[in-house]
Amino acid sequence: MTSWEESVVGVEVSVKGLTKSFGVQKIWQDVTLTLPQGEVSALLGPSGTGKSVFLKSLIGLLRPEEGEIWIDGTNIMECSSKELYEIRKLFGVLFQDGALFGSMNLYDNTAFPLREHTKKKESEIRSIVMDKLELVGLTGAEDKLPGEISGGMRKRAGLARALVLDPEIILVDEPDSGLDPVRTTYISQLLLNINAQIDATTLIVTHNINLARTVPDNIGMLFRKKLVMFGPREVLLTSDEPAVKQFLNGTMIGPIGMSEEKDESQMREEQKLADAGHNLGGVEDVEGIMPQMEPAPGMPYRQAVDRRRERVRGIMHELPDSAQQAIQESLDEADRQNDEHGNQGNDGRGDDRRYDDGQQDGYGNYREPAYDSPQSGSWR
Ligand SMILES: Nc1ncnc2c1ncn2[C@@H]1O[C@H](COP(=O)(O)OP(=O)(O)OP(=O)(O)O)[C@@H](O)[C@H]1O
Repeated sequence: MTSWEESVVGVEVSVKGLTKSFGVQKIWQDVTLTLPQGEVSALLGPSGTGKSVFLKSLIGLLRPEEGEIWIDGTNIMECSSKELYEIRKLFGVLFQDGALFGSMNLYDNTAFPLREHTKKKESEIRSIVMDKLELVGLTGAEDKLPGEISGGMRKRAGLARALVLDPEIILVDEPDSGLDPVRTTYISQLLLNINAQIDATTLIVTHNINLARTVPDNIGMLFRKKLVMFGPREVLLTSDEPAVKQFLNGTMIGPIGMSEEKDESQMREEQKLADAGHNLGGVEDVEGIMPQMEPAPGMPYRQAVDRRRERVRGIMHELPDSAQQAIQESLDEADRQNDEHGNQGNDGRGDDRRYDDGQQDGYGNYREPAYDSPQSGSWR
């Protein structure tokens, strides 16, 4: 049985009025958002705005002082430690550096949660571990120690380990940190492949603009201790909010400064410089919406796409005009494609949909050629 045949749709995560401080330092306040079931969401924000703190709060590693975090019918802000322990089993978490044990090889690192949390026999553990290592393109690298492999491989090993307990919620902290742009695109592709295969609710924390523009179904942004917005990707990508526009274009013009925010006089000075033709960096011309990446050829159809389409139709009227227009265009395009394929829209085609072509292995995973070691996995 392949991994996607075992999948169940991930649970919704609903956060209400969440506020977190460390001593007198307020990190963010009154954060309210819902991660829709099985969809991929991204949380953006300048450095230090508390994105990692938010992730850690969702799994109960940090405790906000106010608010609610509802997961599978339990408010983890109020539950017992036994309930929290059970809820945590729903999560697969990829920390920035993979958080691998340095003295264990990749096989034992990946097997660790199974040995710790289940009573599975070694033969069953072996089958799961090899399946997940294959999924992330690390077949052949099982005996390597974390110190012997690249940062990209460590991330993928961390991802394999995050998947062994069949999580319903996947949290990923800066999957792009330390990776070059090409490897970042590969890991983006991998995250969407995994979403297509196991349909888990996914939250990616990142400040990578390309990833944010092309991967998630929904995007939010933290700035000035608040959640500036959270919603379908079209809302943020068409937003006129100065901090959002500045962030997406990576320019120095705007309210985000070196240490998070600027005052009015500094902004006026910089605008004068820009008006005088001084290059303040960034890629100002990037506007609007790039197409979303799709799972690689051979992957199952991403069920989240249909669910999201229906959900977004229902909330269209609440969204800004520019977002409505962008969503309408993507809905029209989806309808057109469905017509072309025999009117097979949201009609429960189920898992038999596959993207065609591409080189596939036995699991339907798209494989890149290996560059260094023929047995060290497909890419790093
Ligand atoms: N355990 C802690 N105790 C005290 N302060 C903390 C703790 N964890 C984080 N902080 C502070 O919270 C703030 C937000 O940190 P966080 O790492 O969440 O930011 P971030 O948005 O993820 O940044 P980056 O994008 O640079 O990783 C920082 O000022 C940090 O120093």
